[in-house]
Amino acid sequence: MAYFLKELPSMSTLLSAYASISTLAMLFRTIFNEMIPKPIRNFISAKFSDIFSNFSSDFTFIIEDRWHAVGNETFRAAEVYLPTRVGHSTKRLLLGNGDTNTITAPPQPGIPVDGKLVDEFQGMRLVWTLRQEEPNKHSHRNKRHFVLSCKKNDREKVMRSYLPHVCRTAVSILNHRQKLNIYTYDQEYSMWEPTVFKHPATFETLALEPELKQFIINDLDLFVKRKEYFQCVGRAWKRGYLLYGPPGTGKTTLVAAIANYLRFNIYDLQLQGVRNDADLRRILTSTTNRSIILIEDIDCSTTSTHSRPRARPPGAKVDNDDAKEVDGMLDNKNFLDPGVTLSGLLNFIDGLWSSCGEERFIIFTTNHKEKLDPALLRPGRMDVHIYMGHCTPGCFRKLAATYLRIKDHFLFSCVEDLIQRVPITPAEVAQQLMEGGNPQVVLEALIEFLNTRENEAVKQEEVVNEKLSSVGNKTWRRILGTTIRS
Ligand SMILES: Nc1ncnc2c1ncn2[C@@H]1O[C@H](COP(=O)(O)OP(=O)(O)OP(=O)(O)O)[C@@H](O)[C@H]1O
Repeated sequence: MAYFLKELPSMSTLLSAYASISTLAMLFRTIFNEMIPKPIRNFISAKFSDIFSNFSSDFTFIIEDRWHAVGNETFRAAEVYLPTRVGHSTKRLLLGNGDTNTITAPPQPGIPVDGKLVDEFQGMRLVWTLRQEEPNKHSHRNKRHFVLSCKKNDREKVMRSYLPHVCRTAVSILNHRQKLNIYTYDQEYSMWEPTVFKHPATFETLALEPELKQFIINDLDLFVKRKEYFQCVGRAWKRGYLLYGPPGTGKTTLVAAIANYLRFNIYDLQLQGVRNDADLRRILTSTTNRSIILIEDIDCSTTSTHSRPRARPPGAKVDNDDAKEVDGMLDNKNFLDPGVTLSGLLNFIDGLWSSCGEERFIIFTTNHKEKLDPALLRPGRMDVHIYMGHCTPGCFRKLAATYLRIKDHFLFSCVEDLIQRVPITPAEVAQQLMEGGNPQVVLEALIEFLNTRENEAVKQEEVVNEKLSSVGNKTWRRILGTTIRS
């Protein structure tokens, strides 16, 4: 024993050996990181991990957030499914509440970047980790992927049973989701930003002619049931609505009612901010299924979409200010982002790109249908055109039932009489009814409002007629009449 102890190196020898090995390791790491180019470093690391993985009994799946230029539905399913599998082994969790209306609501769990979550399924142990790559010069967005590890022997079972189970569960969660989201596109980070959508509008509160309301509800019901039908007839499972009519007639409210009815998220797209068609394609293909893509005020957006400036032959005469402006834009070398073209948009509605994604609604709203490009109105482009008009007696009764909680009143006939003569929007009627108080007082105020508007219209007509009578010539009278009235 004494001999053995004598043969052992002293403590100081051990320490100095350890220091030398550490220094060597640090030197080697510095040389490896600083002197060897990154591609070679990656190659060596990959080779090493290949060698070690041969000894490992694990198998790894990588599930990226994009798949063949569109959003990866398996990634999305995992995002929805995994927060429901948080267990004792979960060490870190993302928590948040995006509902600004209910800040006291319990926060919802999410999977943090680099967070690990263990799931069990039919005797298998599945380890999930969420990874994120920093943006680089090739991509401005934060690419994310899930790493899913299992035993090598379970690989087939994971593909055949586990991942379909993840997708099925996610679909069922999404179908019964309490909260809806409304997304806006963040150009800077090239991604859709969600916000909790809590619009109270429903078909119950919407003031529409009963036949029109029933037609829309039937159309929505039919659409969601007809997956096989769309497949049989060789069409993408999509539906396009064009809502048109004056401001304040409930177009946006109808979109909210549709989203609440179908439990679909809304993607609110501002076309003016989209740089070009390629950008539009990327934005639209990164929306998810079972959603509504909403483009409001399409008449304002299409100005930049189809009137793209064209090059004029050299020497051609420039004879108005608009043309000069266009030439200026063409001369400007920085004019690289000409905006979205109408054909780019139509390509997504019924062109080749329309088959990307399914169970989607595309809804356009406009105050001026007559300003839209005929290409957009051609039969088959937007499946349903819905006119949202001024308030009718039926709409008024619905609004009175919602805002005043009354089904009938002796003043109703007077209001209905006026409403048929004086154009007034449901928004204006709703504003009047919201004043609150005794229904009779509110209705009397509404009648006064309508009377005032009618008197103003009569006065305006008189002014027009007076101006016209002061002009002798018949043709001039007609021209002036149109201008003054409009
Ligand atoms: N048909 C309707 N039924 C119930 N409420 C309505 C209706 N139309 C308008 N309103 C009320 O008026 C407000 C404005 O309506 P909304 O924004 O939907 O009109 P819009 O047609 O989309 O207007 P714009 O063309 O200016 O966007 C809503 O908050 C809603 O309360």
